[in-house]
Amino acid sequence: MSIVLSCDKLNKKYGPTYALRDLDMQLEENVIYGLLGRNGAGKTTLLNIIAGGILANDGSIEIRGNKLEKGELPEDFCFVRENNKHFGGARVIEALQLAANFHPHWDWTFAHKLLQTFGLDPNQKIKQLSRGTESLVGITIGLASRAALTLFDEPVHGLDVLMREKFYKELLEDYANYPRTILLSTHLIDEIAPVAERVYIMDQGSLLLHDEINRIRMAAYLIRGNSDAVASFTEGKRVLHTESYGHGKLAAIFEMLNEGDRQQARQLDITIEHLTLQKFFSYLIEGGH
Ligand SMILES: Nc1ncnc2c1ncn2[C@@H]1O[C@H](COP(=O)(O)OP(=O)(O)OP(=O)(O)O)[C@@H](O)[C@H]1O
Repeated sequence: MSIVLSCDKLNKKYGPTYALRDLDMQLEENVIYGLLGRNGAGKTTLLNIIAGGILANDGSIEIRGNKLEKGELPEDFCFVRENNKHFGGARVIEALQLAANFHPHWDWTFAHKLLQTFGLDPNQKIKQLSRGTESLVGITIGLASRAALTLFDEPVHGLDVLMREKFYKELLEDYANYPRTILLSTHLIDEIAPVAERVYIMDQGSLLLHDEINRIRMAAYLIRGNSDAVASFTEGKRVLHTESYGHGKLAAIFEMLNEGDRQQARQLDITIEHLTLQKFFSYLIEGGH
């Protein structure tokens, strides 16, 4: 697998606050990634730095092994921002025409199909659109560009459930026919799970975890039992969270369990349940760095 984008030790400070701290990220060719983090985690800052909108204080970015110089934009790249204010007074169709000029793999047939699917009026002015409908313009551009590297910043922000589902469906169908590298930033891990293959989870500007969604599902557990038994079972394992109740204790762990572990759990009268991704995400972030 070849690496499309590589960020090495990116730092960005606003006054004394680090928006990004020694952040490393590598995106492989033809993979859909989720970039997860709470509000203020640094997701937009990271995407803006990759897109050349702001400069990092330190660190470097490589596109297919070539260092991205200051002010240089990655080739065959599309960045869908959180809002489309930069389109000023343009109509939907004008924004699409502008985008089509920049993207060598732009597909007008697909773009028109998306306008229909999302119920967008091509002649409407973008600044007159509701928050959600405005997001759909960005989504249409991001999908129809078919760029080799596409970054979506909070694409479903402001969208109702129906439109979110339509977006994910269009994305997956098109990706199946035209594989490319796509990164979606969000704080909704459960929602991104059916779409993304891998996730980067960040908090306070730093990376907490990078893993495959399926591996997280397989390794995120809630352990329940007698306090001593839970303490003995979790020894040497990655514990994200613990809670006591009466004589009992529960622990959220992130660990692949083997048959030996399950046998030990039976002997200690411990129950093991899978943790939801949202709970895993919360415990991981609460547990901090
Ligand atoms: N222009 C700026 N000036 C000062 N501080 C900023 C600026 N932009 C971002 N920050 C700070 O940097 C940190 C990261 O912000 P960023 O917008 O990148 O987070 P985010 O993960 O995208 O959040 P959200 O999910 O709320 O959009 C925050 O603490 C934010 O207050």
